[in-house]
Amino acid sequence: MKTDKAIEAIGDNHVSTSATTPLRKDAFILTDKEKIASIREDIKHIMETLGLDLTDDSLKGTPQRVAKMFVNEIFSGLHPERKPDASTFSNNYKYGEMLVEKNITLYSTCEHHLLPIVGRAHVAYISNGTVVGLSKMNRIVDYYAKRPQVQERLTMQIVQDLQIVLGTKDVACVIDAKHLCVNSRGIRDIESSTVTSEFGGKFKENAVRREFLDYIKLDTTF
Ligand SMILES: Nc1nc2c(ncn2[C@@H]2O[C@H](COP(=O)(O)OP(=O)(O)OP(=O)(O)O)[C@@H](O)[C@H]2O)c(=O)[nH]1
Ligand SMILES: [Zn+2]
Repeated sequence: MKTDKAIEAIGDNHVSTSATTPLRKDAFILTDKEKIASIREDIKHIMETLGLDLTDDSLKGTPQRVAKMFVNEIFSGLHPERKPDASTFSNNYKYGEMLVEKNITLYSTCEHHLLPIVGRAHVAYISNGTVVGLSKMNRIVDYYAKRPQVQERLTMQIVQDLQIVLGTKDVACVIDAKHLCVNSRGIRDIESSTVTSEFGGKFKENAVRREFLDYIKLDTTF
């Protein structure tokens, strides 16, 4: 994929918006294999600087494991080729009410500390003729979550993507998540979680927004 095209695609909105993940111009020059090899050396350097003996049986595979995990798993959503194919259907059954996909499991990574964000996303839309497969909403959440993120941007990216897929502004997302950078270090507040929301189109109307929030009744037991 040509670099410019790929950078455009990573915003996944075909135009760059305030919610586009900031990427370097040369973000796609290296192959995944080359990225893994390079990150492996960086992790090795960090561990050795910390004083760890990488000849130890348990530690010696860690740089390669971490590098693979970064590229293929927790940051795999940085590559537009990994974007899920969101198959749509026409709304033949003329369902005209809100559809809510709630309690979508969310694992992401805080871009300030590279620590986990763990929580739930709730996504809703009102069809204007197009319907998306249910699992595709979970997949879109997962794709954008697999990047270094701030929760605000993640919430907006999910909504903006689904607005394009569905051809309507009437899309909303609420995320309730725990940031381990807040829970496990720093202020070490294990109880607090962060709620973000983005309401597009009809979801800006009080009654519609209320209906969505009533369906999801924020459950904070994660
Ligand atoms: N707005 C926003 N802030 C976040 C998110 N994830 C982490 N943060 C915050 O980013 C901030 C970074 O602040 P800094 O002062 O640079 O970092 P720090 O010294 O490690 O701060 P403490 O976490 O307070 O110890 C912290 O307040 C984090 O809680 C997020 O998704 N959205
Ligand atoms: Zn953080």
